[in-house]
Amino acid sequence: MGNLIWTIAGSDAGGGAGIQADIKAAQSFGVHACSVITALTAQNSMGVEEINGVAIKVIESQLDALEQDVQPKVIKIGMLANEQQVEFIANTLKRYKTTWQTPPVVVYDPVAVASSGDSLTEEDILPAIKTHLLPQVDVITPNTQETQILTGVYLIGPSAVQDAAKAFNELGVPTVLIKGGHWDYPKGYCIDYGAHQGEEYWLGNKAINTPHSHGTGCSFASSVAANLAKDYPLKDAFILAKAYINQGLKHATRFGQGIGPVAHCGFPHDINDYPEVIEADSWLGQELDLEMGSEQVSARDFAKIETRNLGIYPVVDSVDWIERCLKAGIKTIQLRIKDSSDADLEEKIATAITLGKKYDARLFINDYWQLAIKHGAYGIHLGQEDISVANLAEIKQAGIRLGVSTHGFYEMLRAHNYRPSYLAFGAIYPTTTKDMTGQIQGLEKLKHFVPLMHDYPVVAIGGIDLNRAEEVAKTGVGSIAVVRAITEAADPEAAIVELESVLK
Ligand SMILES: Cc1ncc(COP(=O)(O)OP(=O)(O)O)c(N)n1
Ligand SMILES: Cc1nc(C(=O)O)sc1CCOP(=O)(O)O
Ligand SMILES: [Mg+2]
Repeated sequence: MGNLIWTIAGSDAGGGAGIQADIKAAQSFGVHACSVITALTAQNSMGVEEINGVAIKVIESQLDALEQDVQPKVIKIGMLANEQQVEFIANTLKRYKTTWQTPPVVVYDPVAVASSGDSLTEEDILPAIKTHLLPQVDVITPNTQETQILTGVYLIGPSAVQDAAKAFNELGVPTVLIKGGHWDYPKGYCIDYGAHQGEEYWLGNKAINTPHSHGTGCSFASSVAANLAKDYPLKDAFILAKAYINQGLKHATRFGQGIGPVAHCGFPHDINDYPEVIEADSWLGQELDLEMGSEQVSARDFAKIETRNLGIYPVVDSVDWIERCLKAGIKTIQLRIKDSSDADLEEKIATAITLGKKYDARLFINDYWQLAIKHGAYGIHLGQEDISVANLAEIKQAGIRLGVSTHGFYEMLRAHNYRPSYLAFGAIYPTTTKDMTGQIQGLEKLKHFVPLMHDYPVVAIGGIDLNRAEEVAKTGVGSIAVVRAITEAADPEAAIVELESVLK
């Protein structure tokens, strides 16, 4: 079931953490949270005064009531008060995973210590967590202290963080998001680390200086859970959770005499709240000693395009189509030849570039950046994999514009590192032109993307036709790239006129 999670966690009387934070964070991302309460904590902004663990049969009745009605895609686990609860929840999760038609994804925030420093468990439950619970967990979101307690790995540097993630894998957790809020490495920065399906993600930003951080752990994990429930990929859920916490810390205020709660301010719309995706060639990447791809020659700040509105942007595979579209008045166009064995490839690229100049149009060459430079193209379009291997410095030096494909928030921030000339975002809808399985963004993401990336010309691509062009244009995007809407139209010239009229 989409847009719904369960949170199994403790109640915080102070309203800043636990169930209360979970519900607010999920709500901020438009996700409904059902709550199963494991403990009633008597706490306020100064500390935890009492923990009252809920009886197993009471937890069970809450779970039963929910199970009969709504089975979520994602279950977030927070505070568990005692060993009995850990074992019961672990067994229950095991049953869900083996009997539900769609096994739930379990996100676990190993709450052991409140931000006040007080313990949140009635006894030592670590052995039970390791033996019973972790093998049922899909995503764990520990802070540095929790990481050290659970794995025994002391986080003295980036490679120790990677070792700790591997230790979690060995304990049965496939995906690990380690929050570096208390790490202070490099000094004054907050670095988070993610390991998921063989990929690694390092996110970083300057530490936000506020004492009011109560509930950040719960809110982070619930943000991850909520965005996973929306079918966002893990790396995008990670980005959004981090941006959400940064936004919340910037707006956090005191509500008592001690540590105030992180604020809950809805979807993070300010790009300044987003972390940097740390790449090996950046300052933070070097501080963390990240390994650089051997072929990558990096550069940033590519030649600007004179307008943010590139208009209807046909992506076509032949010189004939280039000429036909240019004759019909198209001003931005791409040659995308996917047959690399094409004997006439260079000639086609050269002819397309000449045509672009003749019609005073912005002609981009897809993939073949060396040939594009050689023949003086207006621009080059590269995918995320290409920017890891292309010689970006050469493209920049040639003064050629660079467009970059992005599919989601992580790739958006990765492309943003290079300050390209435009950003493409897709696939907005399913398409038959290219296999985009698992990469369909939908309109909601585009609506967030356009204002976040307002400094760039933004191009929407994927499955867009005349019927859908209007709702796409309403997001404020300045350009719509299409293949079939033109190449498979009964009357391509008429299709161009109609599509152009939607964007105007
Ligand atoms: C405008 C625009 N956006 C995205 C793409 C896709 O580029 P890429 O990721 O390099 O994939 P291929 O097109 O090479 O399959 C594009 N071509 N144009
Ligand atoms: C080539 C391409 N790139 C995409 C991306 O999202 O990166 S979607 C896509 C195919 C666009 O074709 P159509 O307009 O026929 O759906
Ligand atoms: Mg490409």
